[in-house]
Amino acid sequence: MRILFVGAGATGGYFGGRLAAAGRDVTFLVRPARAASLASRGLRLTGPDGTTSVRPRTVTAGQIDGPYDVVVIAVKSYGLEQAMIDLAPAVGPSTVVIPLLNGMRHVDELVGAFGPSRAWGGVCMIHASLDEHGDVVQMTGLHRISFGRLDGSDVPAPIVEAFDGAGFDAFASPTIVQDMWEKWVFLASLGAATTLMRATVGDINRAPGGNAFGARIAAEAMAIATAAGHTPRPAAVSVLQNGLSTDQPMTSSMYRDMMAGLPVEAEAILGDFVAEADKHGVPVPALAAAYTNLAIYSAKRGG
Ligand SMILES: NC(=O)C1=CN([C@@H]2O[C@H](COP(=O)(O)OP(=O)(O)OC[C@H]3O[C@@H](n4cnc5c(N)ncnc54)[C@H](OP(=O)(O)O)[C@@H]3O)[C@@H](O)[C@H]2O)C=CC1
Ligand SMILES: CC(C)(CO)C(=O)C(=O)O
Repeated sequence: MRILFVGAGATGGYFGGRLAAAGRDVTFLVRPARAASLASRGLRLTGPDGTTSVRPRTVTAGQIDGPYDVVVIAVKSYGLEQAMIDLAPAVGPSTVVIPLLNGMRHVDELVGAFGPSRAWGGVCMIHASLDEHGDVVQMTGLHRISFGRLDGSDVPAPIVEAFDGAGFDAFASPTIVQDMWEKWVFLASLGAATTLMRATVGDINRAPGGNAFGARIAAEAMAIATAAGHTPRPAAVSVLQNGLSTDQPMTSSMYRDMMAGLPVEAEAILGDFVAEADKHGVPVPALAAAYTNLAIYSAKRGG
């Protein structure tokens, strides 16, 4: 099973690196600077389980030698357009394309480019970043991927086996669209709270009014999903409520990017979410303020 990871950043580097370390046939599509860094230093994953190091196989745009069985897309939303051009030669008639991006807009883009039988859904849950050396730092023990066809039909066993037993949790899901919506609700809430307050969830909850603020954000996010026909299931509601009321220093990737002065996925994560609220007439003042805050941040940094 030939697997191509598009991007060797925090998520692609982590899950692709684990698969490579488990002996799977993994190649990374990367840009030249990342290719050079991976060639000289290798791909290192550090986290609660220690450090793993692999020498990954890489290709850059123009070097793809034919179709892969599975293409996993692990770029930020603002990199997707170019990535789709670069990865196109890797997609043959029976290739499966699995995105790990947050938000939902990429689903339409991938279906538009590759059609509904090849463009699948995907969700990853992990707290990870790249450090100054380009090593992947996993901050908690959470590392889970789920994937599935958008119409919920069966996932062939070889695809399940491709991700199974590689040192992270992997699941084929018959409800991947709903899963992605629930992840969006969680991440939009977490991203909104942490970037607006410029604080971890624990810090927010220790501040006066912090608990009520988190609860308001969560209620707004659930109202959007419900209006859009994706009412979060009870398990997702409790993950959201527990997540936003924790005293732990939990953050979102968008918060970490903002603190590092990097671009943020404001449009794909909060812009589209607030637009859904507007479409359905759902009042979301806290989420709208968080989106405005991110838009100001993006404008000031020039994108
Ligand atoms: N980090 C996290 O904890 C989590 C992130 N997510 C989501 O996963 C998605 C990916 O995020 P994350 O992995 O953190 O992002 P990163 O910025 O860490 O990694 C993205 C990588 O994509 C690479 N890239 C961009 N364009 C191309 C291209 N055309 N060809 C090859 N490589 C390319 C970048 O490479 P270069 O070095 O060349 O810039 C970069 O290394 C996002 O939507 C995010 O919201 C989901 C769950 C958790
Ligand atoms: C939900 C969470 C926090 C973990 O996967 C995430 O997706 C992110 O930080 O981008």
